[in-house]
Amino acid sequence: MTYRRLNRPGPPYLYILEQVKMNWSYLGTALAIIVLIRLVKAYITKRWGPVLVPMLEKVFGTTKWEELVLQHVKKHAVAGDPDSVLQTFDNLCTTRKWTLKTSGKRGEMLDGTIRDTKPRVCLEMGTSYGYTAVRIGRLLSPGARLLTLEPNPQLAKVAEEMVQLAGLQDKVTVITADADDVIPQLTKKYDVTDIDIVFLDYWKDRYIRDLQLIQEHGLLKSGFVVVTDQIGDGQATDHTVEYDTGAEKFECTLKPVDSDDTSVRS
Ligand SMILES: C[S@@+](CC[C@H](N)C(=O)[O-])C[C@H]1O[C@@H](n2cnc3c(N)ncnc32)[C@H](O)[C@@H]1O
Repeated sequence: MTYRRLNRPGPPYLYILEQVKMNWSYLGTALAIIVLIRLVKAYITKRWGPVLVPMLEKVFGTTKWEELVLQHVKKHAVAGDPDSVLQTFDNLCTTRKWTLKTSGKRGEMLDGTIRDTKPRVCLEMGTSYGYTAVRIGRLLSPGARLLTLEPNPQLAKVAEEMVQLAGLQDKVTVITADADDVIPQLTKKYDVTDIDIVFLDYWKDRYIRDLQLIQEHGLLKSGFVVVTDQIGDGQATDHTVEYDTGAEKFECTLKPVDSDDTSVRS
């Protein structure tokens, strides 16, 4: 900050007034910059966070953000209590203003599907930090299991620790690989013959082709459930459609959750 000597005669308080005026302009600029940075950061986090974080990890190895998330959850959640792990994660997202698409109403819809379907085997594509893996795992009956796929090794490691923290390691297996590599191995390597629920939560352009791949390996039987988002026409009513996989046609009941969420039961 610079102080300018006034080139006019006058009592000392004029000098003080001039300094205060300059302070206000600096303060105003600083506040405007802070507000602008916060707005841009909030926008980028909300709109591009899920895309940018994996990209940054690819370029820089790791952003360490996932480590911070894990440390936070480990510090605040009760070990062995999946609900406490989920609640801690939810609270963190709220304070960081990070939208977690699979919490709230959508999370309840996922819970409802698990409770209604009582699956023996679930397959999740897109584990990320393991929030939904814990969410699904905590509702599985004894002997039931979830296989969850995450190609990003840093995220898969965090998810594995989240699952352990929740005490669900006997029910949830985090597989560090791409769906392409794992689906053909499901029977041989993971002893999967039927999948009751497929939860698609990764890149949307892969949904149909990976579903087809699962089907080609004979893992989808009548009555399987697909949980995913942003596939419907936004109509908030149950309706039946034909889903043509190319190899086979399924009659599906769509159960929309809100304007852009839909689960499919075939
Ligand atoms: C939206 S996040 C999953 C969020 C998670 N289901 C939850 O709500 O807790 C999508 C994840 O899919 C992973 N992913 C990307 N391509 C994949 C693939 N081919 N197979 C499996 N997972 C993939 C990404 O690394 C990312 O962590």
